[in-house]
Amino acid sequence: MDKIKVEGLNLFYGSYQALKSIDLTIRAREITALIGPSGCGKSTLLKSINRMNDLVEGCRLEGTIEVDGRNIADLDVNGLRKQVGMVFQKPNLFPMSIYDNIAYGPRTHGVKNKKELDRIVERSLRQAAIWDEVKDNLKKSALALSGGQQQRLCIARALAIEPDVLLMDEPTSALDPISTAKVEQLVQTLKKEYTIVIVTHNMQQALRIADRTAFFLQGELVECDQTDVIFNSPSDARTEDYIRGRFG
Ligand SMILES: Nc1ncnc2c1ncn2[C@@H]1O[C@H](COP(=O)(O)OP(=O)(O)OP(=O)(O)O)[C@@H](O)[C@H]1O
Repeated sequence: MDKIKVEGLNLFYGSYQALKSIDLTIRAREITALIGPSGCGKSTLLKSINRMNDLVEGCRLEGTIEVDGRNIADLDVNGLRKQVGMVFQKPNLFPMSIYDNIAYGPRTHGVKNKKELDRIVERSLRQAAIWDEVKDNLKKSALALSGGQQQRLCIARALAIEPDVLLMDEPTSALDPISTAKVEQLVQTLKKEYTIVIVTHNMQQALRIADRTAFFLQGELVECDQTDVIFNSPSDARTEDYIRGRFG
């Protein structure tokens, strides 16, 4: 099933065109990786899906992005961001307790009942595979956790508002190999329930976890296909050159 449909997307930062005529369909409950050299527009596309670029002065967009068949430009932005959660490159927890970090989103969406909040916090931490590590320390500062734990806590925080799409912008680039493996394993578990779009610099990561991979170059989508097709028999010579490390 198609979850996100990008059609004829052109995006400009002032006079600079960062995305050119992008047509891309993202399927529900799959992991789609966005790959390509630095500056090719991967993060720009990711941020467009939950309208983070609304906040960027001088940013202008043509074309449409639909989530579940609805043009996101017509949606209430808070409602959109509840449906489409985001996890960033560096863990960006609030300087508060583990519990309060997870409860923050639900509270801002009006959940006040303590039992209900407890339930959401436990569920989110379990889903993010970090419950066992933090369950006895929920009142402790989230910032005292390791970088890898903080990133899984960020994922739990995103899950707490019950999105159905998760956008991840290089979520493991600041992590050590063991934490990276844990996050990758987690992402693969989450795809049973969530549609996941992940920007990665790491081609091996795309190969390990993504169902489909989209290759971008200089603001263009060169091709998008099943990950094994992109890595083993891409249809465009530029993809082949990138995958083989002929440029980066
Ligand atoms: N807020 C902004 N204002 C102006 N130009 C921007 C802005 N954000 C990004 N750009 C430019 O748009 C282009 C695409 O940037 P983007 O961050 O989407 O690329 P990327 O593929 O994610 O790169 P990286 O892998 O280095 O993060 C780059 O040339 C970048 O300099």
